[in-house]
Amino acid sequence: MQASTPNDPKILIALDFADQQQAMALIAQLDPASCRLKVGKEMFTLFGPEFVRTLVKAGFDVFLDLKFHDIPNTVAKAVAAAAELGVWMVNVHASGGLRMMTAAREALLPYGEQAPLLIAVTVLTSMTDDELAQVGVLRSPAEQVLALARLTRDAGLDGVVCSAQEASLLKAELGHHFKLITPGIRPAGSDAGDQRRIMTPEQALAAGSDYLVIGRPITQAANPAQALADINNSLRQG
Ligand SMILES: O=c1ccn([C@@H]2O[C@H](COP(=O)(O)O)[C@@H](O)[C@H]2O)c(=O)[nH]1
Repeated sequence: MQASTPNDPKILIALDFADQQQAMALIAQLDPASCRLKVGKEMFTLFGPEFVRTLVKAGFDVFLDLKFHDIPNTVAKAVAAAAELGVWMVNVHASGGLRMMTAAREALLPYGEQAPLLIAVTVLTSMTDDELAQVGVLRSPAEQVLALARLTRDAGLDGVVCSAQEASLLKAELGHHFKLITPGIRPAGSDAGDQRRIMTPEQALAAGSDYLVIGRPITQAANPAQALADINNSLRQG
């Protein structure tokens, strides 16, 4: 799967904007050496693949966070379409199962070294024990994350999306090379919003997160470029 850029920025900024010009104004202040960008359902639905191509052309590593969850054939075709866009990372839902994830991985084989990293979402960082129970999952979030991460590893994917609260458990159980991408990152004192299983950037890195997904604490800051620089500095010091 695709190699990381040499300096390997840890922060993936979640671009969740309804206005493309606002997103572009932020991106104009960013350096691809200090962050990567995440495009999710809102911006992809509004602005489509052309927006992703623009970011790739501007030199950014792009995580296309569309969380595919469908029958194996459909998901395989969707991840191949993502590879055609030149993205750095793409994801599926682990709860789609082993056969679906295997089909997704096999669809990327023709891309060789150029293939995006392929990861799977375990349990959304907004979810609590009670909410898992409401959808029929009686395990704790950590138990469910571990079970889905094992399934993801068995399908040969590169890693998972989980909360940083589960990072040390997953690193111990699945090893150093299995990548952990953790949203639900909140610098000390910032608003959790709809997130529930949260950690600070410094705690998350120390717990074993490979990449930190950070949206609103950067994008809604008075000075987003400074907010990014502050977090990068505190991670370097840690
Ligand atoms: O479990 C998950 C999976 C994906 N996300 C996405 O990450 C960002 C987080 O944004 P914040 O503003 O920092 O809360 C957002 O795009 C989610 O769709 C997640 O939060 N949790």
